[in-house]
Amino acid sequence: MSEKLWIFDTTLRDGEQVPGCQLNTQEKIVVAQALEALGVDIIEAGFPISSPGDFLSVQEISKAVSNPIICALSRAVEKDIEVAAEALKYAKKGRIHTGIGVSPFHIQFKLRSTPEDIIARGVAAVKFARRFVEDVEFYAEDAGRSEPEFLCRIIEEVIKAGATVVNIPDTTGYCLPEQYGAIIASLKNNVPNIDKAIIATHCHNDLGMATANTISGVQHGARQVEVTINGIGERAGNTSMEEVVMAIKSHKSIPVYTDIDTPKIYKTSRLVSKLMNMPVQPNKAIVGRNAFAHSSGIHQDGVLKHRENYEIIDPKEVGVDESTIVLTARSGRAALKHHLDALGVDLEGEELRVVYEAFLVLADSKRDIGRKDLLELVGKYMDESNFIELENISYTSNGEINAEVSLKIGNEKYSATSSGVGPVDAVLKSIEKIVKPQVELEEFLIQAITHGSDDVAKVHMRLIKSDKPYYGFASNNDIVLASAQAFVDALNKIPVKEYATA
Ligand SMILES: CC(=O)SCCNC(=O)CCNC(=O)[C@H](O)C(C)(C)COP(=O)(O)OP(=O)(O)OC[C@H]1O[C@@H](n2cnc3c(N)ncnc32)[C@H](O)[C@@H]1OP(=O)(O)O
Ligand SMILES: CC(C)C(=O)C(=O)O
Ligand SMILES: [Mg+2]
Repeated sequence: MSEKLWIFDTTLRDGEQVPGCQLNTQEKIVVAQALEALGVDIIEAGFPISSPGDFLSVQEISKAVSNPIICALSRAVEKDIEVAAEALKYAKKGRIHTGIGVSPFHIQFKLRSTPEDIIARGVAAVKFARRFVEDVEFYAEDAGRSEPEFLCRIIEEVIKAGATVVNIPDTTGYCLPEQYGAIIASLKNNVPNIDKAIIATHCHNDLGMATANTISGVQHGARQVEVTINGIGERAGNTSMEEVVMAIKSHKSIPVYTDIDTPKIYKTSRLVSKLMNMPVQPNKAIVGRNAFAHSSGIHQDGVLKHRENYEIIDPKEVGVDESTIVLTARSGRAALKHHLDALGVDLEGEELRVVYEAFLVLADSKRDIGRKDLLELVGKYMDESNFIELENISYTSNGEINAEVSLKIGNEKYSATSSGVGPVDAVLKSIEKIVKPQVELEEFLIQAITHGSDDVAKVHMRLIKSDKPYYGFASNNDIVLASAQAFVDALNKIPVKEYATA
């Protein structure tokens, strides 16, 4: 029978430890509420002793969120635990997460202590935490590199002391899946009171094995997984929630279920990415921009014949509208025909072959083939009365940043000025003043392609209009110009009738 797997999200604690990802209290509340809506069971909201700001965040999240358990981290130090308990005062269900390093490295070189002292400190910390809350989780830091017998001993003792959850972190991301699974199995088999606590996994991704290790842990008896959205976290990151949840959903042989509302995954991923200024890599499993994009002919043909030929997950299951067929010089006729059909152009046989050959020549010289290109290839011309061309941009920065943009729409010329928090913001606002597209800019990624100050910037944008995504791409040495071009590129992909409904 399938058992419940508890989803413990540590985006706001381990995830937030990443340089540049720090959030203010209001932003943390927004993320916590999104995690609650997603169906997360436990939210690790912060490490209250670490700063007044983190204390306040744990306190405010405790007030703002009601369903999930709110967890606060501490060291095996009384003051840390007291402050964690104080921060959790308003939580409907509060948990203190305390613990200590258990590997020979940590015991000898970090804590400069002895194994016996570490057990005593772990036990004392759990007992002390139990004075404040019923729910106490113990972490055996660096358990992945610990000695199995010592790990079993300390886990047995902290459960006796009142730990309700025992967390077995692979803190340094060292383990192989078999090794990590064996650690969990050894606890199940050798710790006499193990049934009195839930075993948790907490895996890091230093060797790219965090998800595999977590799944192995679950297969060997762990019933809580500690994860982050988009896999963010110290160094190479933590186990990514979306990967574990979808692996479990995809493999019925793993005897657990989660309460995650999977169609909310994509939106939550983008919210975290945006607030934490942490782009999602395009090829990231489940939530990367290319996770459901097919760009080579054989795959495109396969997907168009039957989606499951090349997709193990229906994109809608994770909140992605649909898979995309991207036209490139590696595309075949099936993909080209698919795009032409969408434009109302029905070509078969010889006619399709001739257009395909012309398409390949164009695709070899151009990265992104748009509607206008396709119509030109088949000798039709788009109604250009609504086609937007970027004529000129300029901006000044004298304390305040102001931009001026000139556009040509059909045969008419327009210009507008706007101020903004930066030149890109000011330029996009000027374009919006003219076009009034009423779109949501959901994703905006600028990447440097080479190195140095003469870099080419590559801009990718995802706009949402009437619940549908429209993508814009551009590359240029000038970041501001590339951003404006990508915005206009995406706007040109929105059908005119969508503007009419605005
Ligand atoms: C694996 C993890 O992700 S653990 C969580 C990591 N997150 C953070 O560290 C963010 C929050 N941390 C902080 O704000 C600070 O490090 C604080 C407030 C916790 C401590 O600050 P400081 O008192 O200045 O200590 P500092 O950071 O320099 O060193 C850590 C101390 O804690 C000790 N320590 C580390 N882990 C533990 C533990 N689990 N239990 C008890 N003591 C511990 C170290 O041995 C060291 O003590 P020492 O100075 O006596 O050698
Ligand atoms: C504090 C613990 C749970 C941790 O983050 C780790 O060991 O990686
Ligand atoms: Mg960690």
